[in-house]
Amino acid sequence: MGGGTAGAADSQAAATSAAAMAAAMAAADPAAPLAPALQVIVLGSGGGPLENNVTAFLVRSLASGWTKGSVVAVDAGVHLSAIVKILEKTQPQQLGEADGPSLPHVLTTGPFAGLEVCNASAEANAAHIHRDLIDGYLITHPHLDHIAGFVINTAGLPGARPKKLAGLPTTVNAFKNHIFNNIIWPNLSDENNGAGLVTYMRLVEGGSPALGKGEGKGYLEVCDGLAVKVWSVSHGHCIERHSHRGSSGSVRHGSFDASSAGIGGDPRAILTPARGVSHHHSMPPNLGAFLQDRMQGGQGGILSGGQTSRRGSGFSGVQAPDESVCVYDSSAYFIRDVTTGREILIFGDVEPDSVSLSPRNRQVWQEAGPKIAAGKLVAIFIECSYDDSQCVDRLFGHLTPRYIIEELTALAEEVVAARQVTAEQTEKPSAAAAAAAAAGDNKKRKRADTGDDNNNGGLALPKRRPTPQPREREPRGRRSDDHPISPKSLHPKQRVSSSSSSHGRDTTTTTTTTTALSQSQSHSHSTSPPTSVPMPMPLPIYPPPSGSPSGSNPPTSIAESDPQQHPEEGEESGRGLSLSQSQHDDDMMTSPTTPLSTNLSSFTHPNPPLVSSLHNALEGLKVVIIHVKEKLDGGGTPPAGEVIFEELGRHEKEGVGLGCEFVLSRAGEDFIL
Ligand SMILES: Nc1ncnc2c1ncn2[C@@H]1O[C@@H]2COP(=O)(O)O[C@H]2[C@H]1O
Repeated sequence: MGGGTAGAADSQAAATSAAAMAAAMAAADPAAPLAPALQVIVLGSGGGPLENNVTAFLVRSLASGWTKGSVVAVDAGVHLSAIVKILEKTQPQQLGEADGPSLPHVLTTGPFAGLEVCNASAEANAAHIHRDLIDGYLITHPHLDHIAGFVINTAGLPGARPKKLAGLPTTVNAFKNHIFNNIIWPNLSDENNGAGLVTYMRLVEGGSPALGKGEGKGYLEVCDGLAVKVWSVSHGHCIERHSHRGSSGSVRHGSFDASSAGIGGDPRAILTPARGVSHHHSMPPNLGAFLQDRMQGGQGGILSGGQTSRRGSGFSGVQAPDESVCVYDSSAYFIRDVTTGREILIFGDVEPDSVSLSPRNRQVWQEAGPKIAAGKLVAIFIECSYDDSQCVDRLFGHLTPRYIIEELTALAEEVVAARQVTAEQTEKPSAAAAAAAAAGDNKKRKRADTGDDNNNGGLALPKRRPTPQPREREPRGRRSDDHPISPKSLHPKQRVSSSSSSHGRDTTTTTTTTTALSQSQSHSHSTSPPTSVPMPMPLPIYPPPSGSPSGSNPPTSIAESDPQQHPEEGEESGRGLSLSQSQHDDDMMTSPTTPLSTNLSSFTHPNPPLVSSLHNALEGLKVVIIHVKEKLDGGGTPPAGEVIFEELGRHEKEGVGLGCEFVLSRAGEDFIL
C-alpha cells in the first residue's frame, strides 16, 4: 500500500534519474511505459471530524529535485504541523548532535528523502519547506477542512515571495470575501490594500487554449516542472433561503449550472460535452471562461431569464428570487509532469453525478479517459467520505464506495471509447479508408435512427450512458416549504418514517453491504424496521463477460453468490440487486437527491457489449481513496477506511471488475507515481 515511503534517498534519486530517462525513452518510443515522475505526499488523509488530519497534499515533479518553489500544495486543511510530524518521525535521532549525523544533512527516509535539511529541529526544517519550497496552493474549494492550514500558516511564516493561491474564480472570490476580509482573517492578499503575502491565481476552467502546446495545451505551469488544468465539480447542494449569499456583489465565474440557468434546451448540450472522445470537438475547453466573459459582459441574464445573475461565492445556484437551491462548487485538478507528460488527477470533495443537481463529473472523465488509454494518467485521488451505510440524504455532497464504482464505471466507458478510437486510427489506412467509405452511409443512417448526433469523428463508439440529467425541480407553486429548511426536512410526507431522521446515520446500517460490517456493527446500531431505511441504489453489477478471464475464473463463484449458502451476504446483495423500481422509488423519496430512475434503469439494463468491454478497463490505474470521515465509534468497530476498502473490494469482485487498484491514503505516506 501507499507509495514510496520505504524509499530512501537512493530510491528518490533513482526515481529522479528514472524520470529523466523516461522522458528520453518516451521521446524515442511513445508506447514505452513511463517511469515514475511525480511524488504525492499525503499530509492529511481524512475528512474530519478530527481536525488534525484533514485534506492536504504536496505534489512535486521528481525531475525538479527539492529546489525552491518545486513543490505545490493541493488543499491545505492541515499543512505545517503535518510536515513537522513527518520530519519528527523521519529525521535521524541526534541530528546535529555530537554523536549524531552532522548538519546539513540529506534525509534518507520518509517522504522528504533526498531533501537537505540544515536544522536539528523538525519544526525549523518544516518552516524551510513551507517558506522556500512550496510556492503554490491549488485549492479545490474553500471549505475550512481544505484551507485552514494554509490560512493560519501563511500569516505566521512570510517568505520572500507571496504564496500563489490558485483555484477557480469561485474559490478565489470566497477567499476574498469570506476569509481574507479583515474579519475572519487579515487580508493577506495583494488586493484591496492587503498585506501582499498571498497572490490570487484565478484558473480558467478546462484550461486556457492560449496556454501550452501539444498534449500540454491548456495546462498552466504552477511550479517548476508541474502544470495543471482544473475542472469544476459539484459538492452537494444547499437548500435554504440564503439571500445573504451573492449579496456581496461577487459574480460567480467559472463553472456553470445549466440546470438552474434557465437556458432553453437540454442542459447537457452545454454542461456535458458530446460523447466524442474529445469533448473539445463539441465544446470549447474554456467554457467557463466563455461564460465568464458573457456574464461579465453584462449578459448575466442568460443565466436567469433576464435577471442579473449574482451568485454567492462557491455556489452554482442562481441568485434569483424564486430560486432556493444552489450547488457547492468544488474542483478536480489534472496535474502534469511537464517533462514526461505523466499525470495524476486529484479531486476535492465531490458528489456522484447520479444524485447531483448539477452533474459535472462526466466532463472530467471525458478528459481523463483518453489519458488513461494512452498510459499518461496513472493515479486518481478521489474522496470516499462514507461507507455504503450512509443514506443518500446524509451524503452532504460526498461519495461512498457504491458511487465510486458508479463514477469509475463512467470513466471506464470513456477509456474504452478512447481505446477504440486509437485502435481504429491505427488500422491500415487503406482498410480504414475502405471501411469508412463502406460504413459512411450506414453510420449516417444509424445516427439518424438513434437521434445521436454526436460527432465522433466518424468513428462508431460504444454507446455510453449519458451524463445524468439534473433532477427536475418541483414547480415553485407546489412547494409549501418556503422557509429555511435543511435537505432532510424536505418532502416530509414522503419520508417513510420520521424515526429515520431521529436515528441519524445509525438507522442506515441495515443497508450495510459487507458481512464484516454487519457482524461487527450489529450490536451498536439501531435495528430500525427496514421500511424506515433508505435503500441503497442497486449497484452496477453486471455478469462477468463471457470469454473474459473472469468468465473462466469468476471472481464470484456460484457458490459464493448463492444466497442459500451465504444467507446474510446473499440477502444484502440480493436486496440491492433485485429491488423493484417502485420500491426503489419509494425508498429514495426520503432524499431530496433521489437518483433519477433513468440512472437506475441504466444500471439494471446495461448495454451488454459495453459491459463486457468495461472489464479490466481501468487496469493499471491507481485509485487513491481520500477524505474518509472517521466514525469514532469505538467498541471494536473497524476504522471507516477499512470498511470502505472492503466494500470497494466487494463491489469490484461482484461487479464488472474494472481492474483498478484501490489504495487507502494515510497521512505521512507518499506515492511515487
Ligand atoms: N445539512 C447538513 N447537516 C448536518 N451536517 C452537514 C450538513 N451539510 C454538511 N454537513 C457536514 O458539514 C461538513 C462540511 O465538510 P464536509 O463537506 O467534509 O462534510 C460536511 C458534513 O459532514
